[in-house]
Amino acid sequence: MNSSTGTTTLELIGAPTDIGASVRGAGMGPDALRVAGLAEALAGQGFTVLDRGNLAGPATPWAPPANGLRHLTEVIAWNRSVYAAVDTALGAGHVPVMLGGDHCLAIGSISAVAWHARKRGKKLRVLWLDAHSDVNTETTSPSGNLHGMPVSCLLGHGPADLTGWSGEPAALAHDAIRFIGIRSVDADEKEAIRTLGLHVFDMRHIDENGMRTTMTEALQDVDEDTHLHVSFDLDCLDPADAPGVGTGVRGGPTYREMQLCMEMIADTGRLGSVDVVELNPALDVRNQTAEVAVELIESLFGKSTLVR
Ligand SMILES: NC(=[NH2+])NCCC[C@H](N)C(=O)O
Ligand SMILES: [Mn+2]
Ligand SMILES: [Mn+2]
Repeated sequence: MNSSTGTTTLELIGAPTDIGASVRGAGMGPDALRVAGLAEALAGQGFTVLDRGNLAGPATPWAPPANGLRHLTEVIAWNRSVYAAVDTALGAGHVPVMLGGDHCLAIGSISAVAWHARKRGKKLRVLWLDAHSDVNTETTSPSGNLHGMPVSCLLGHGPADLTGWSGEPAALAHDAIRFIGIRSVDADEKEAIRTLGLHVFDMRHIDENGMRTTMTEALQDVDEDTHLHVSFDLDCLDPADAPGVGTGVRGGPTYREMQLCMEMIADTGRLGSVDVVELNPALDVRNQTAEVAVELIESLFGKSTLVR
């Protein structure tokens, strides 16, 4: 909230890279979201929207993994830029909306968010909307792709160079994150989820309980002292609704279920920062996934169809 004007300022921060993936194309994500009208839609809801354009960073070399990690040096460089931009936005009292790019960029973004939340005495709650749990490490990852490891980095168990960026060994405590929509978990990730005690609302949970109950549970204890961060991997959605992603997995939440998820997050009034990642326009159908993303982000920021 800007105290001078009374309106909330959103900062769109483009991070055009597929550096943490092994499928090309996520680097075109920010511009596809712009073409789908993201800034205009949010401005139409009454927000002040600053589009900061795209960050610069190294090209993707498409090298094989070294010591279990693909493109580590470049992933560090991109995340440094993301950290700085998110830090600046939060320092100005704005709500950063990081437009990826692949999901490794959440390391920089959530590390900056964690630093600010701690400085302001807020408790941080992260909602990880994803088909995947992204809790691999360099020793467990089947691919070496860093977009499968951001949660480990944020929990303090990632590769040393990408861990501890928030000023504490771990940006997130194990009980500060809720996973929603999970349906693709590698064997060693299952073990990590169990030993770390992570709170996972997988597709079976959503099937059995519905999105309403799931979100009520995931948002429990979110109060006026909470900074809520949403890390939205577009492959959370069923690929029928969102085909434009590099690592799609059948059997995700429908468009309607995701709308309810977003609306219930908006209802808390505690949303403070967002990542929108893994959009791959090269695999999309007439920018459908970008348009779906824009509609869901509108709901995340409080657009409602209710007549009241
Ligand atoms: N952010 C994502 N789309 N992550 C996909 C990760 C896939 C797989 N678990 C891996 O580690 O390679
Ligand atoms: Mn994913
Ligand atoms: Mn992900």
